[in-house]
Amino acid sequence: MKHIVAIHSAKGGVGKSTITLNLAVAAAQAGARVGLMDVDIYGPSQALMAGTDARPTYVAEGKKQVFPIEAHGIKFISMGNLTGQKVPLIWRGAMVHGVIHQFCNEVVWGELDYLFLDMPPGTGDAILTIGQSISLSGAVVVTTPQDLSVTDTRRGLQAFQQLGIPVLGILENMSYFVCDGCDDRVQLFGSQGGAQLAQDLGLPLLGQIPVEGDVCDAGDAGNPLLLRQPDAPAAKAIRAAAETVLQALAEQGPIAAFDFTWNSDLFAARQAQPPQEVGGQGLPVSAVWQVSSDELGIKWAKDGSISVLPVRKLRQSCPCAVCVDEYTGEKKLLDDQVPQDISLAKVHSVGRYALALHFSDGHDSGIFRFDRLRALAREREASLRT
Ligand SMILES: Nc1ncnc2c1ncn2[C@@H]1O[C@H](COP(=O)(O)OP(=O)(O)OP(=O)(O)O)[C@@H](O)[C@H]1O
Repeated sequence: MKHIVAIHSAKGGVGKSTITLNLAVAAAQAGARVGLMDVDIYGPSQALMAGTDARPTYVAEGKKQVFPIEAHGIKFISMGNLTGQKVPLIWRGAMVHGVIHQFCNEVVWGELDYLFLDMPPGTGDAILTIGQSISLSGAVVVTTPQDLSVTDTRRGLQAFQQLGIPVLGILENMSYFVCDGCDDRVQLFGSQGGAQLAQDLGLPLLGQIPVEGDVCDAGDAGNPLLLRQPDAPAAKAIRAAAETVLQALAEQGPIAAFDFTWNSDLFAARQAQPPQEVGGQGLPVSAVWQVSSDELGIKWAKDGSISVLPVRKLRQSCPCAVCVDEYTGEKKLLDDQVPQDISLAKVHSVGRYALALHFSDGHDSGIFRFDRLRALAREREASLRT
């Protein structure tokens, strides 16, 4: 997959699913190979909006893998196609994690240029769960102009920033309604809230989508607006937003991905130099490797310097919500709780922004942003000097 883009809204009902589907259709119309993963498993609406209740078919009898459903030139998977659209779902965070894992690993997506994720609404958990499970190229954040939605959106944006996931821009939906008789713009849900937010945070405003009956009708008819009413003002605004998003992704280049399994055998000699480079594609590191049984090496792309980080120190510094209080920032994990002989099981990149470290004690929810790893390395170097 070249790019994975999360479409997120902090509040429910602001039009995130409608926008996700139509952005996906716009990308497919531009000739790209496109997938859509409906990870809004609390309220999966993509099956309904795409107008199909088809069930995914198994790759072969007895196999777990399934082919995604295909409609309107895109491949997609939604809980709506697995459980039926009318079944209400109450899932806990851990189950969300499991479903995401299955959607990623058991759906045979084939080669894709873009995978769009219809995210669950929310400001913290949803973003953390997905940001930690999937290598995102970036996020498109949908809001209405309403103050309430904008306030929540700010909190959601902070979560993206914390994880280091680039925000590609803000898309303001339901911005205004054009009066049939007089052509006046009526601002039904507040005025310019998304535009102001984009300006305050220095983010691109990807568009302002009007409220139109056609948008609603297309969703209910199971036929995306961009195909059903391509000349509707809302369709034109979404298409323009899609062009900006695809352009930003093209400038970024494809997601850089690497992983390796930790070798649990004791090393005869430390690997002070990286065995191979992983760099390029905008990654801030040019190599990440196992230095010894309990040390991780990182070579920084910018200056070629090398940092060696003890695995125990990394485990003690895990920034995940289990180890650090999300709200106060206070450390919940005590240093002494980390076993002396802790090592790693697996290391993999997350987008261009972080490493996911799977520790030998089974803890795997820590996403270590590269800037945080660099800060940890500097702290350690300073402490070794004194
Ligand atoms: N610009 C618009 N004009 C008119 N109706 C719209 C517009 N955008 C979305 N809608 C309608 O608003 C409703 C909610 O949209 P949608 O399901 O896309 O929102 P959502 O943010 O994904 O919601 P949820 O949080 O429930 O998943 C749908 O009926 C949709 O057709």
